[in-house]
Amino acid sequence: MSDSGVRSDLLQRFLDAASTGDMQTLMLMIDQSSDLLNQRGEKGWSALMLAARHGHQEVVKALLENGCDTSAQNGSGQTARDVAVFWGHRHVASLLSGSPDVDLLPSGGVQELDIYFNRQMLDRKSEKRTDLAWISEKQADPDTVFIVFHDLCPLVRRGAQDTKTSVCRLRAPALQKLLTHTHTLLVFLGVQKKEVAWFAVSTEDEPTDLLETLEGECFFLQPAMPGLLTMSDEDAGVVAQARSVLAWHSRYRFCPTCGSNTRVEDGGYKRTCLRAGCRSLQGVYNTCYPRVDPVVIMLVIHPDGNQCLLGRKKIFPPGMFSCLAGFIEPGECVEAAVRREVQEESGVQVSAIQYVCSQPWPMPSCLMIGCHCVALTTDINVDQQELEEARWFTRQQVIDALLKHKHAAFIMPPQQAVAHQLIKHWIGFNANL
Ligand SMILES: NC(=O)C1=CN([C@@H]2O[C@H](COP(=O)(O)OP(=O)(O)OC[C@H]3O[C@@H](n4cnc5c(N)ncnc54)[C@H](OP(=O)(O)O)[C@@H]3O)[C@@H](O)[C@H]2O)C=CC1
Ligand SMILES: [Mg+2]
Ligand SMILES: [Mg+2]
Ligand SMILES: [Mg+2]
Ligand SMILES: [Zn+2]
Repeated sequence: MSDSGVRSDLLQRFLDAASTGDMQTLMLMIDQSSDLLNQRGEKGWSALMLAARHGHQEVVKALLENGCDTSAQNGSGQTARDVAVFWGHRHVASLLSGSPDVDLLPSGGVQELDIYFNRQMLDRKSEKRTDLAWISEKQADPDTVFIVFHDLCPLVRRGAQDTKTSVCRLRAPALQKLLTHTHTLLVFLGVQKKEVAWFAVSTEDEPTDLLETLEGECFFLQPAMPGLLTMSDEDAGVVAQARSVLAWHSRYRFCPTCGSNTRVEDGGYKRTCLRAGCRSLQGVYNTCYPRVDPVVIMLVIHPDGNQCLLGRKKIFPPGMFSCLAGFIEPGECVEAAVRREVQEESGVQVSAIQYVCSQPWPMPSCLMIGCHCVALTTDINVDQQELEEARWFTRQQVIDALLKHKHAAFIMPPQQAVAHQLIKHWIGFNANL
């Protein structure tokens, strides 16, 4: 064998010893040839990175004592510490950062626009909602876009790639009949570039005449789930807004305070009681406005930093597990709701809580407040009313599920759900990994 062949064979044995945690071989080899310490193998991985990958604390300690370089990066730009953090080897990560405590919670939030339903394509122009002249001018404007809902489901057509649907953008002439019908409800959604106004139109009866006049295959996206998860990101944002307001109208026809009739105002953003003297006409009265129900949704991280708690409701598709979630109750802050819901549903107690991201969830009108939190206790006691099962899953099991491996231990929630993003963010999934 040539000199270089012997050297690369030696290096491979050295790297293998670091991967498998074979201290004896490793120490012997360092004694004989200390220049092996910082040499790199395939994809730029050093012995220190490999030991960190597999969580061999003793090996990492020995390599550090012998002067291994902690700043070196592999082909994906990760240091040994990054590798240890990614694979959840907290004790190794502490050794490598020189500080005793490595935070179990990932830093930073999920990028806002990456989340389905979050994109704000329109400027809502809320100041124009009370300007009746402006609103009616826009309704008559031939450029104005109308999106039609029936039974809270948007009218869509199948997109170019058959998997996606796109919301039908209609103009006033096509909607003459619908717009003059007394049962039709209109909500001003906002304006797009160049001041093109958008309205949602809700019709109680299926508009068969209208459907016949439209080109292509147009249909109401029913049932809402999973239909509403098939739209483009831009359409999803507008539909989230429109559907939640329309759902409120469909549930709050009469004054919740006195039961009288109401009048729709503010471009569809307010219902005012018609009975003079009703309490709802005085002071701050939130029954007049569309409701938003805050829900906490959280990924609970095991105290060992390497597992997370997921649960399944009976209605989930087979094999799917997701984050625990629950409605915030009156007089409760986000943190208290996270602690209470996790305790109620799984019996696990939670300490540190960190906000990550939020998502409007228009079924019918939730605001999902996504958090990561760290468990104090690990015994699971499932509330059978709410969940069928709750389990700790290891980081490796979560990675297998994210990569949709055939033998993955569970199926991830769809990527349009904020639960998916919370799980993915914990893993620190990026293009380099
Ligand atoms: N985007 C995402 O990733 C996810 C979204 N979600 C959404 O989060 C929402 C809440 O999660 P869920 O686990 O069901 O909540 P909870 O754990 O709080 O339990 C739901 C129960 O609370 C009751 N409830 C209904 N509405 C309210 C309310 N406004 N305030 C208080 N309690 C209420 C209901 O009881 P009853 O019906 O018996 O009266 C319901 O069965 C769901 O609507 C779901 O669609 C959930 C998980 C993932
Ligand atoms: Mg609950
Ligand atoms: Mg719940
Ligand atoms: Mg609850
Ligand atoms: Zn009233």
